[in-house]
Amino acid sequence: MMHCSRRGARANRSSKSSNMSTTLPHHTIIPLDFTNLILTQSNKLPHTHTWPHRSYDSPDPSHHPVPVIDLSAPRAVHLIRHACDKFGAFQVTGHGVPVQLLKEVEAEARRLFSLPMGRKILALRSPENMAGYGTAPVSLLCPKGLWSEGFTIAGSVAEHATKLWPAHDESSRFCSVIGEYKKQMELVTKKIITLILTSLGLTNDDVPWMKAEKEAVSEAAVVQLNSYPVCPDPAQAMGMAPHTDSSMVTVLYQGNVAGLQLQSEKGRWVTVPPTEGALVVNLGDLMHILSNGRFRSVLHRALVNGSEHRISVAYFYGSPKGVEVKPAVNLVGEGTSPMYGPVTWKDYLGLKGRHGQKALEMIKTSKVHGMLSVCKMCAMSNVVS
Ligand SMILES: C=C1C[C@]23C[C@@]1(O)CC[C@H]2[C@@]12CCC[C@@](C)(C(=O)O1)[C@H]2[C@@H]3C(=O)O
Ligand SMILES: O=C(O)CCC(=O)C(=O)O
Ligand SMILES: [Fe+2]
Repeated sequence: MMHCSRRGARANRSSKSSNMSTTLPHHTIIPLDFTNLILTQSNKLPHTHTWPHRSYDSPDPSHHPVPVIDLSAPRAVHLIRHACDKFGAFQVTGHGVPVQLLKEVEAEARRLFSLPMGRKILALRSPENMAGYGTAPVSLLCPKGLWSEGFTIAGSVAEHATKLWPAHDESSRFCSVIGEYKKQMELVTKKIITLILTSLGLTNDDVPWMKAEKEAVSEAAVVQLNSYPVCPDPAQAMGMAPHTDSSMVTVLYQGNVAGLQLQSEKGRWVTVPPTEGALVVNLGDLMHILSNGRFRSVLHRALVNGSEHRISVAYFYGSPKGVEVKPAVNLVGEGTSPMYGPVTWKDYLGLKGRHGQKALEMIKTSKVHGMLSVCKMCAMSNVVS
């Protein structure tokens, strides 16, 4: 597997807008300007975006496919427990989110990413704020650039939309589609978390913040639009670098273009095939913590292809503002201590942003004394506003 390591943040990777690097803070990450990309030699990616050839990690075709589970099936809890133990992921049908809405969100994402770079940059993510346009933050810890663009929606959708589309009719369409999507995803995500808790022998009473105030709950979620443009040399590009999500669960719509791969227990990549109307559920690091290490947060990545522009839409459900996630008391064996210390989503995101895949290890109770001073040093709360 390719491990991402810390590398200096690049101010600007855009081939068309080199003067921006002087006006933008050096740590701001701007994707390639894919709509205006001119490749110097035929099919050769810029060296900043050329990853080592992936011939050594071809997918494992013999691996069992990630299960597709009908949420309304009587055996759903049993099937979910098995999927969480084995894969840390599954696909769901019978989720109640209208397929038409999923298609509309995809169409809105395509409309957004096809805007000229000059417009998208107006909604650029700032270093103090996770929301807005840019390369996925995981890129900061990678040796090479990603073949993708992202838009993170946190807080007011209208604020983002009016930066992108000053004309009211153009921004209001985005607002109403994303607004409805957030409502639907909140419902389905809560249903999924409840089923996962049940599969662990827990109830919502074991996780009191599941019943938190409506406002606090909406702050617990972030929508991420991902765009993976057609790539002239897909074997040497990386759409989304290997990572685990920081969330409790992530619910992902991947349209009908393949690209998502999960890492199996044996360390082989397994493709999650697009399934009409299905949503992919990934367990994130907070669920691993809550389950006291029983359910793994799955390592995954996204590849790109040479013929189709892929869009995915991820709904990250973390935990409400100020809530500390910790191993459920009922899952900690008598006389033993919990595997992880309590952490808020905000602090965990900060830790993850700085230390990548080492973040989980850092909050292990066996490590926590040594790490406290490190956490203070890295002022971990300044990633999320
Ligand atoms: C809430 C968040 C989760 C996320 C970091 C972020 O602040 C906003 C974007 C999310 C995302 C999407 C792509 C993969 C990922 C690792 C990244 O770089 O940005 C996730 C982050 C995460 O789960 O930690
Ligand atoms: O595009 C995909 O399939 C994966 C996206 C992803 O992993 C993410 O947004 O966290
Ligand atoms: Fe992810």
